[in-house]
Amino acid sequence: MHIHNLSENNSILNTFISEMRDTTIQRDRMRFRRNIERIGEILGYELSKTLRYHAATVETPLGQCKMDLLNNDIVLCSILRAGVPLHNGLLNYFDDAENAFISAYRHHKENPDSFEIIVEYLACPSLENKTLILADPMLATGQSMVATFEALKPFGTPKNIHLVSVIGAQEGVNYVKNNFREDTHLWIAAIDNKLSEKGYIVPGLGDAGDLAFGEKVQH
Ligand SMILES: O=P(O)(O)OC[C@H]1O[C@H](OP(=O)(O)OP(=O)(O)O)[C@H](O)[C@@H]1O
Ligand SMILES: O=c1cc[nH]c(=O)[nH]1
Ligand SMILES: [Mg+2]
Repeated sequence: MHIHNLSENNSILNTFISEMRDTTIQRDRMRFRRNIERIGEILGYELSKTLRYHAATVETPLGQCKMDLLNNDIVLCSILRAGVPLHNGLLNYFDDAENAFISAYRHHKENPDSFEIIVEYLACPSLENKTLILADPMLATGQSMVATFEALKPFGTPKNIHLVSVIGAQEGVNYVKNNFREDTHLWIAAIDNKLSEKGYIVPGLGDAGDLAFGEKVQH
C-alpha cells in the first residue's frame, strides 16, 4: 500500500486537524463538519496528482490552449454517516464523479468492548475499471473500510483504489494495509499511535459522527 500521511509536513492542514481535536472548538458542529470538508478538499487535491489525464484543447476568447485534463472515471464512495462532510469536500473538486453511499456501524455485542461492523444501506454504480475513492474520516480498527469494500465487490473490480481518511490509528492503517491490494493508496491527514479498549483513536478526537451530527441512540 502507498501511504500518504500529509501531517508529516507542516501546512495549514494541521491547523484544521488541531481544531477538530480541540475539546472546545470541536463543539461547534458547523466548524467540525467544515473542517472535515476542507480536509477532504486538500486530500482530494493531493490525490488528484496521481490520477490519469488526457490531452485536450480548450478554446479561450483569444485562441486555443492545450491542457491535460482529468479522466473522469471516478466513483466517490463514502461511509455513512461521518463520511458525509468528507464526501462533500471531495465532491467539491471531483465535480463530475459518480457517487456511492454505504452505511457501516459498530454493533456492540454482550461485551461492550467488542463489536461487529454492520453494513446495511448500499447504493453504488458499476465499479468495473473505475477509480474508486473510499472515504471515511476515522480509520480506527480499519474494520469499517474493509467490511464496506467487501460489500462493494459485487459491483466490479476498480482499476485504482484510493482510501481517504482524516485521522487513523496505526493499528487501523496496518489492518487496511494487510486487507487491500498492494497498489491501493491511503491518503490520510494524521496517524495516531493508540486505540483505546473501546476501539477509539487516542488521542484522536472522539466520535466523529456524533461531533458532526449529534449523539445517536445505541441500538
Ligand atoms: O475503523 P473502525 O474501527 O471500523 O472505526 C471507524 C468507523 O467508526 C466511525 O463510524 P461510527 O460507527 O461511529 O458511525 P457513525 O458515522 O454513524 O457515527 C467512523 O466514521 C468509521 O466509520
Ligand atoms: O476514535 C474513533 C473511532 C471510531 N470512530 C470515531 O468516530 N472515532
Ligand atoms: Mg460515530
